[in-house]
Amino acid sequence: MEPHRVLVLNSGSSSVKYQLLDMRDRTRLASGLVERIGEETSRLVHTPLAGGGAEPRERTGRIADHDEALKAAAEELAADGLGLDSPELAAIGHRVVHGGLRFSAPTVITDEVLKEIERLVPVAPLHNPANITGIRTAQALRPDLPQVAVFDTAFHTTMPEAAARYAIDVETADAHRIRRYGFHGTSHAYVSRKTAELLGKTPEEVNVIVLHLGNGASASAVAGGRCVETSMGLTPLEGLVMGTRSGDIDPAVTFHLKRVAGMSADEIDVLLNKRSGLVGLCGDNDMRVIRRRIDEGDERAALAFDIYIHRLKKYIGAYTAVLGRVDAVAFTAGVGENAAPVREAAIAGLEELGMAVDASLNSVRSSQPRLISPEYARVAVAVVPTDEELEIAEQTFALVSRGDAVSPVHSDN
Ligand SMILES: Nc1ncnc2c1ncn2[C@@H]1O[C@H](COP(=O)(O)OP(=O)(O)O)[C@@H](O)[C@H]1O
Ligand SMILES: CC(=O)OP(=O)(O)O
Ligand SMILES: [Mg+2]
Repeated sequence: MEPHRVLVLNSGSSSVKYQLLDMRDRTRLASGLVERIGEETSRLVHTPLAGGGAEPRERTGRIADHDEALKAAAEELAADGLGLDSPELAAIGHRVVHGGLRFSAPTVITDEVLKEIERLVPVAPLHNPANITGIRTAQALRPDLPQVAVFDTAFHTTMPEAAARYAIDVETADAHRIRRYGFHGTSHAYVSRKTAELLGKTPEEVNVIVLHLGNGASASAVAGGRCVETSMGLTPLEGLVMGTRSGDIDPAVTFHLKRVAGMSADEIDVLLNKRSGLVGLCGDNDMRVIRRRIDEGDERAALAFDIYIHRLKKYIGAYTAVLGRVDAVAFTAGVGENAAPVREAAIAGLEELGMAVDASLNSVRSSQPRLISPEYARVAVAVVPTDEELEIAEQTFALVSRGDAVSPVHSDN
């Protein structure tokens, strides 16, 4: 039998999500999450999905790093008879956050590809190092298997120069490859396609604004299936207010902090990436906790929420102008899929743009793509759950199934 399973690894700064899929019918055989890596309170939750009915298993206690996390995940899979040594495994697909200018498609990982991912660490310091550890550990566990990188930046490589360039000195920008790359591309691609499907159209027929609101958050404008604008830039710091990141800020704030507050570049980096956004504004980055605090009358939480919504609304307006005609606005990721008050507040007052939310449709909880706009609204507003893991598995399997693309792990492609 041809190998037909794909293991997907989505390594974040302090977590690893993994999924094993059978690509013959896209069933999930198992999935898991390791969180708080490096802390005393690390937790692994493994969910066996094949056969149905099995309860999730949990391990707690310190998991020192991503290497240990992945080995623990491999043990859990082995305990279900789904070990990485299986001949049914066709490939391992890795989410890689920054692919720079070079990678606009899924790529079989060679030593040379890995070096390029390493070179990009300074522009994705929270993400690329974790992705690299995931790749190395997976290579050590299965040196004979193709390992495939699926890049967050790939979908955005179609952005026109007018959107991708910063208005700074061209020679300096080019010498240091400073431009807007955009991230969460796998999610924006998947969700924009699914949104077209929900409208009964092809991706080519529709213009969609996708709002990926997770811990990291970004917006994109997708015209006829191609990304024409997105809110993240050189790094995943630009754009929307996020869980711990500031999003847009006057760049002069950074010189000011250096000159007046005596902060170093590294300290400012930590401030803007880890101590800003919702956590910086009110001490919490989890939207569930923030909503609870607002219900209890907490003013700081209410202001943090208003700042988050204000920024989101500005981007919806801006991307409406960029697209000219908008067919749909799609909310996705942890906040977008679950936080009805965020959707309601972000669309409130946008009737002139043809956008509205129906309160009862908005309160429905479901894992299915669904419309939340009233029938009369010109623009469809939708909740479209993302599935980065499925998309990575599809792209990985498509690449390794094309015979020409499969190269052994340690040669140049
Ligand atoms: N039921 C919920 N209600 C509101 N917000 C939620 C809910 N579930 C998750 N979230 C939000 O989603 C965030 C995580 O989103 P997710 O897309 O999983 O992020 P990431 O992939 O960046 O880790 C949480 O920090 C929380 O703010
Ligand atoms: C690129 C990025 O911000 O990713 P995440 O949301 O997983 O942190
Ligand atoms: Mg995410």
